[in-house]
Amino acid sequence: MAVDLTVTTARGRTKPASVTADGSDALGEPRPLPPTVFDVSDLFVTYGSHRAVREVSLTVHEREITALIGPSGCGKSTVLRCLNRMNDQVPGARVTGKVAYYGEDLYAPQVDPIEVRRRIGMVFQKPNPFPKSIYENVAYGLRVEGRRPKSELDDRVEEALTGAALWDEVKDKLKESGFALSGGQQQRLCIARAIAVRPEVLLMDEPCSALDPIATAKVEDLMLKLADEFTIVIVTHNMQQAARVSDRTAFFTAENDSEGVRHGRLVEYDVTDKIFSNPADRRTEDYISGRFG
Ligand SMILES: Nc1ncnc2c1ncn2[C@@H]1O[C@H](COP(=O)(O)OP(=O)(O)OP(=O)(O)O)[C@@H](O)[C@H]1O
Repeated sequence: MAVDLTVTTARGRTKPASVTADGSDALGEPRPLPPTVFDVSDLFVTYGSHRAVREVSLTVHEREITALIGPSGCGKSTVLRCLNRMNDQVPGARVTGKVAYYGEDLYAPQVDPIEVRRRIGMVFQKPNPFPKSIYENVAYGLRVEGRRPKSELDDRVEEALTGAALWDEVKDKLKESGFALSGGQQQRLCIARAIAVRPEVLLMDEPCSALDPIATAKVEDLMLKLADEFTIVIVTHNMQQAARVSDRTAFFTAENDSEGVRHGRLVEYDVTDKIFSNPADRRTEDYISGRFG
């Protein structure tokens, strides 16, 4: 008899029962992991002579939300930027180790970083609409891809704004400036802009840190919805947010090495329920219980 293993999780998202704390499914059977999207191994990042983060190894799985948490300066954003080669654009940044994307080396010489960033989109901390209309903000990446009939462009803009849970609020003012929207709406506009080109992955660097609690709740709901379609990796300072939305959580910290040089490193990576209920490392426990950081 076929058994439906789809459950609604504590985070309210309907998905395969992949991420219970012990890795079992709804019936307590071990289950296969969703496909691996990123396989990061032994990642080191330096900025000039500054070692930002070292020895990071983790895997990100398809259509899951993976949260990167930890105190300021431990390298969360640095690691996030390695996942779509944004660090290529940071002067002095040097990345070593391996980042495989669906098994392919993301840093191989033949890989086009522009194509990487099309497939792996990024949403930033501060909403950053372009000084253009709402419509043109969303259409921007589509226009860069090449000419399309107006009707197709209209459809794709509507699809992206609907996907970003913003269509109903803006459908009658698409020609108005993106700056005329509230902060939370601007962030959803930036999410619409990112998803308009139909990426496979969304990287989000503290996407709610500039938003009030109501706008934050809307963006969190949106993330849960988007995770039905996209793989999401989010950097957040907000531990409740990581606990609410993510399937897996990576805890980073910054500490001195044997030479007294401070750098970030990954302490623990596991399913979110486990990180927040029964972490393996004392440093994780101290951080999530608020004793440190
Ligand atoms: N462009 C840069 N040039 C030089 N050093 C940098 C650069 N970006 C980050 N760093 C350094 O790398 C280390 C990690 O920074 P990163 O921003 O990745 O940490 P983070 O955990 O995301 O911090 P926060 O939570 O404060 O955003 C820090 O010591 C930081 O000062």
